[in-house]
Amino acid sequence: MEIFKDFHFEAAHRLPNVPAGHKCARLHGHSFQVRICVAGEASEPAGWVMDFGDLKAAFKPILAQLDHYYLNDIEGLENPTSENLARWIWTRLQPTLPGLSAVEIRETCTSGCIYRGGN
Ligand SMILES: Nc1nc2c(c(=O)[nH]1)N=C([C@H](O)[C@H](O)COP(=O)(O)OP(=O)(O)OP(=O)(O)O)CN2
Ligand SMILES: [Zn+2]
Repeated sequence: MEIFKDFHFEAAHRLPNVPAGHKCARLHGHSFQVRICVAGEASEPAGWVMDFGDLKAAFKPILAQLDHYYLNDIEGLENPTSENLARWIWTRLQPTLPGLSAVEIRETCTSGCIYRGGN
């Protein structure tokens, strides 16, 4: 079974490696949506994979590094695409959340990324 919890944060970014004239080379901001998914058994007596509260607590310090920051200034996010952001979160969250199964990023209402580890 897989559970998830949704978060959001506000941040600014620009994409330094896009072709000349690309709109995303300009400084702009998003209300980023993040979904953290955890897979496991919903075993008794708890009847859950893990407490949503514990999932929230695990992600809280990582979220605090992103909210209301300029992402390009953060070490490892110099090129803050959705893909790189999802991988960055996974790398920092996985050690404290071993059942982590996916990190989903929505940069806009229509654009995003799902990372399940690996490539
Ligand atoms: N594969 C990726 N492509 C793009 C990324 C990205 O992170 N990964 N990022 C951007 C920009 O940051 C941009 O802010 C979001 O792009 P886009 O979906 O084109 O934004 P719009 O709101 O303008 O989309 P419309 O649906 O066309 O209105 C670009 N590409
Ligand atoms: Zn953007």
